[in-house]
Amino acid sequence: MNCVVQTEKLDFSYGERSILENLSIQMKKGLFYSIIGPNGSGKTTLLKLIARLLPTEHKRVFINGDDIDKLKPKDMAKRVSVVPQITDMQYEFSVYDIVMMGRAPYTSRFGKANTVDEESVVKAMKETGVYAFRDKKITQLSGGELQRVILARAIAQETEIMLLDEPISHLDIGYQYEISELVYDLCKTKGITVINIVHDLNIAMRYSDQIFMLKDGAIYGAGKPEDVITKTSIKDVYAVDVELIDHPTMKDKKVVVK
Ligand SMILES: Nc1ncnc2c1ncn2[C@@H]1O[C@H](COP(=O)(O)OP(=O)(O)OP(=O)(O)O)[C@@H](O)[C@H]1O
Repeated sequence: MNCVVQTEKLDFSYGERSILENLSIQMKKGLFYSIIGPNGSGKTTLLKLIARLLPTEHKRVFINGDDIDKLKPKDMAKRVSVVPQITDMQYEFSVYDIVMMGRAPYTSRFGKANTVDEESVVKAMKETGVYAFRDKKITQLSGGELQRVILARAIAQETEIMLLDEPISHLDIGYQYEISELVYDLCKTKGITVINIVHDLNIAMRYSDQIFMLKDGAIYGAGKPEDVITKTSIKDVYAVDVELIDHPTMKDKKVVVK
């Protein structure tokens, strides 16, 4: 099958507590996938399993048909970049150093960055609007600035798959749309497969080719945004009454809480 990312009857437990059960999903090249679902429904756990940040059994997660358990760390890093949820980063690295870390899979262990690496880093910093503070320490950045730096690092990594865990949660409304637009554009112009966890349903509606809606560690719905985000699904999954309203000039519907 022509899948870039595939999970096959994926289970995961934290100790005795089952988080994901029997999850089989398939994702195709160059599409933008959003993962939505309430707090605690297993979105981050799923993303971490695909990124190999949590252990799986053999033959549960595949990238281009290869069992990720069998891939060397560098191979994995050339294929998959991750924009994790922002946690405190207390390291005294500069913005430039952090973005350059995205080039690690392409340099030898003690190797120096070459011109290609430097160009890639500068381009990623400019795309995400962090070039102006490239020499600042990351401990001196706001949450939103740091979030864009981490995105720049993933862009500089130049992978075919990008996994993002709420990349816009700390951003102001301007950057929320700008960064969503940028990631969507990377997906469309470079054929990158994007898997993006997002809470804002209107953003998910606008910037997704396909959506997976999780409820209690299982897929509640999968498909096109307008087929997955409905009054009924939002009520069932989030226990919230919403209306889906046609916008006078935009083609995607808007979710409004009643
Ligand atoms: N390290 C851990 N140890 C034990 N339980 C965990 C751990 N990490 C997450 N969990 C639990 O697993 C469940 C799923 O968590 P996960 O982070 O995957 O959910 P999520 O859908 O991403 O939630 P949110 O929207 O709040 O980020 C939650 O109930 C959470 O408390």
